[in-house]
Amino acid sequence: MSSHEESRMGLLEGITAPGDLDRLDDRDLGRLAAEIRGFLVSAVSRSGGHLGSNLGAVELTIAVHRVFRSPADRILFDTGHQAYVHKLLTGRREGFERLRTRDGLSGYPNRAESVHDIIENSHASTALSYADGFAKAHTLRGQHDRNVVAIVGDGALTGGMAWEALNNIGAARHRPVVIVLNDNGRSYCPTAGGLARRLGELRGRGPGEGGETGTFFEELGIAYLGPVDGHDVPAVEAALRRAKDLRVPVVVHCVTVKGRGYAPAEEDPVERLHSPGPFDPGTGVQHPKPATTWTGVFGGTLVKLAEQRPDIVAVTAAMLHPAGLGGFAERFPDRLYDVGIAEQHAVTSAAGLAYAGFHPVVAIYATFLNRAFDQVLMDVALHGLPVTFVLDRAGVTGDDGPSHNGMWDLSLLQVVPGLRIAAPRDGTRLAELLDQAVSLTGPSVVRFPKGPLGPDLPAVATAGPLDVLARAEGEDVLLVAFGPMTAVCVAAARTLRDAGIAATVVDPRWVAPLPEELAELASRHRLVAVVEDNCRVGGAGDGVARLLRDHGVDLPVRTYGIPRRFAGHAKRAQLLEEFGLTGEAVAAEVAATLESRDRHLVRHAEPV
Ligand SMILES: Cc1ncc(C[n+]2csc(CCOP(=O)(O)OP(=O)(O)O)c2C)c(N)n1
Ligand SMILES: CC(=O)[C@@H](O)[C@H](O)COP(=O)(O)O
Ligand SMILES: [Mg+2]
Repeated sequence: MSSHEESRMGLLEGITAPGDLDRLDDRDLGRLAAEIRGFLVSAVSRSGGHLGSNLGAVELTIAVHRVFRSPADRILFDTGHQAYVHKLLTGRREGFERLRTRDGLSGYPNRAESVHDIIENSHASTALSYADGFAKAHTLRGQHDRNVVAIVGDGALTGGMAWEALNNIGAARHRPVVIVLNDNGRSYCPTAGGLARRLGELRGRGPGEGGETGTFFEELGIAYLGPVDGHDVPAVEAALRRAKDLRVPVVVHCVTVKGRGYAPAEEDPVERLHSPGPFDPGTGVQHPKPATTWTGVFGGTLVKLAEQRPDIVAVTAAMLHPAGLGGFAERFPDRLYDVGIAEQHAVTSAAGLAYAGFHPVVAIYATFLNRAFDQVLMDVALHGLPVTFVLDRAGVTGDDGPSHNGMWDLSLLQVVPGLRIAAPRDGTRLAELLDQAVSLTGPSVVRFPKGPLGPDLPAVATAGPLDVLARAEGEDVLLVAFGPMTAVCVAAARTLRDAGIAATVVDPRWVAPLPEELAELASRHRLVAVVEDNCRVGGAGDGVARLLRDHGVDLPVRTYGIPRRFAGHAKRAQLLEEFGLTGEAVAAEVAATLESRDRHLVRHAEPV
């Protein structure tokens, strides 16, 4: 294709593989970067997604793909939320029509999409460890012509795992790894801590002044190049070529601007449009968000509790606003700790605070607590410390794909001795259970899902500590509902009643310990069906089955929950439907189970 033809159709349309970048000159590269920005703003305005981070990574991604030869050279994106430009340069432009939709383009690197995508877990701070492993493998195999390139943000660099990797990478000068540090000074908010301060000082130096001057990278045995203007493709390219030629572990420090080139992102004082929902591309104004969210009720309640309780402090791992702590930070700035992307440290630091007489509330996405399981077990629970973990995004999240569903916490946490776990069904219960959790003298969890809150679901009766949400004449099935699945159970009970099946719906509020009264209530039914938004394996359903066994209640227990597999990205409602977590699907399953049980019993009753 001639360059004239390209200019008419746009340069981006002519890029179907990284090799297509080779024929572009410096002026073309500037134009290409501008086209990419326009494309990203338009695509993300329709679907929502990670905007600010990608706008900041345009030039450095182009430069990486011009200097290195993917996929023989391994290009690894830490976290992966900033890989949209990489997707565009590796032939996936058309996929952006269906970004983050079911069967459409994933919002992260995805091996099923492209040979250029290597790692895809989207939990931060892992790329340097992968890079270390790839470098070791290349060395063992004598593949000295292959390069390993890890692109890591200044936020991801605050994770402990990144430093464990640097410690290893720096110790082996004969194993080259190119670390592209994409330093925009921010995670969501400005990146927290001494590392961020030190990077800020390095940023302040003139280009190239960093080398041979004893940066902390060099002290670990890793060469340092920079700082480089991360929006100047030729400058980044030159630094990368130098890094490649050094054949040692090296950091290329690229200074970038989150949201670069799109005023509403650059000027967003809160998060530089890190991950907006759909928005007006002209103004950057997001389409109205739901008035009341689970996160919002948590944040508002915590502020009220903290007004009465000076011992309450809050901890976030680099997710102040998304975890609902913005109001707390404004009201009690001295009682709020942003520890960086450091969930393990967040938990044990909270343990220290609790030991010293405070009641920390660690607000964290359910999926990210997975990392800190040992810290919850040993550092908090073994010491019996009063720390409350507030797990937002528990259950099905959807758009962010398999790594973001909060589907493991109940399976992991039910084994922790002394840990009490609450699953509120609505806003009123969230406020009540949070209040109870922060009043406990031992560790606790309050978990709730992503998104808008439905209307409150008042109990029609109580059975001791149990809330009964629906009761019918006769007692065929007990539907045990946890958290947001209560609304599903109430709908299922209605459908069952229309089919002549009597269903009781009960919300135990606490997943652990389960109120013992549940065993007695269950014993008056023919079937127990547990509905939860956790993995079916080891989740609340297994807890209920254990309770009944321990109380000698011999009843069939069915669990409806998230299957044990990595489900693709889709809307939350689509996934709930796929998993059978709707009123209709639960009712159909329960009716079928009762029917097959009745048939089975009749067969056994027939004379042989
Ligand atoms: C273990 C873990 N904790 C939290 C997050 C949520 N998270 C996603 S991106 C991000 C900020 C990343 O900052 P940085 O690496 O500097 O990238 P930037 O968006 O600034 O380019 C955070 C906290 C995550 N993905 N993984
Ligand atoms: C990359 C990452 O982990 C976060 O940015 C995440 O995508 C945010 O999810 P929410 O949009 O649910 O806050
Ligand atoms: Mg950053």
